[in-house]
Amino acid sequence: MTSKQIKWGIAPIGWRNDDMPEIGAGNTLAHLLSDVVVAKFEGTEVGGFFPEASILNKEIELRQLRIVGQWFSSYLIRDGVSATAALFHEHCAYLQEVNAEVAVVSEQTYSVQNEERNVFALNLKPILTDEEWEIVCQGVDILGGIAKTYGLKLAYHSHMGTVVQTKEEVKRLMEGTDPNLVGLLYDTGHTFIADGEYLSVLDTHCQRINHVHFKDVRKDVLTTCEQKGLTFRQSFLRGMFTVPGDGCIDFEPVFLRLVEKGYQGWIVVEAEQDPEIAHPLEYALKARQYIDSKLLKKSIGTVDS
Ligand SMILES: O=C1C[C@@H](O)[C@H](O)[C@@H](O)C1=O
Ligand SMILES: [Co+2]
Repeated sequence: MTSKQIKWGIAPIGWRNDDMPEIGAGNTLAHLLSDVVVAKFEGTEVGGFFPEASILNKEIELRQLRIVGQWFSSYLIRDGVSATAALFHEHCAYLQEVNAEVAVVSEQTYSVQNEERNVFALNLKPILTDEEWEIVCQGVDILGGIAKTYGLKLAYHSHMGTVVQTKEEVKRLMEGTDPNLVGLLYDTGHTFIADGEYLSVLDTHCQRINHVHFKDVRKDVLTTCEQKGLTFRQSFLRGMFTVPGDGCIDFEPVFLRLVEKGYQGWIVVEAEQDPEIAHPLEYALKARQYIDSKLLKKSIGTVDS
């Protein structure tokens, strides 16, 4: 058992947010990447504001960083498999050029993630029919096959406000897809908010987890957002999410389980907050401090043997 197979990254979402490009718009690529270095992370994911591959490669090589992967919104139900696959080829070609490892996929048909809708009401969340489940599972398998041809692994991201959100929906997607083509992106924040079952989801699907997002949740803010029936955007702007160690999720058992199960890959800190309120570098350093003192230090001797 060792934690040495794990690489640590931090996502641009604390600096600039693709769901709300207007916030943090003044934060440049150079600023973000240099902050990533200062906070001693090894890599980052691609944000919507990132430049063409040759320019990005120059910037990351100068700082000896790695590009981990990038989010892809699939619309398999709305647009069909062929149209989605064509866009996904372009997505993967870019990721291959920047030497990334992971293509993150999330089905966004019917998603209320970016809409003016209560994201917490389970009775209002989008639900797929049996026929639609077939389309999504088969489509994600096809995308997984495409990712493979570019040397990438596909990691499916369950997400609040989407058709794959709850523990049961994650299970159905995992059971309906090919383990050789499709893995699970385990995002602690989304898994916690979906139904609190973040440890059982980890235990059930540990063999399928091929990418991890460490996102913490401020319980008091979450409770207010739930009570007020806020949208996803309103909730993260209020500070529902934060970096690991700053909220209510217990990352020690999460990390220990990942190491014990032999997880190899990236853990990316991903905390969307308003950068005007939560200084991105300050929070990146906070995350680093927590990882070093609570996760890595404690795991030495327990798992690194
Ligand atoms: O991985 C993610 C990417 C974002 O675009 C998304 O909204 C966020 O919540 C997330 O977990
Ligand atoms: Co995530």
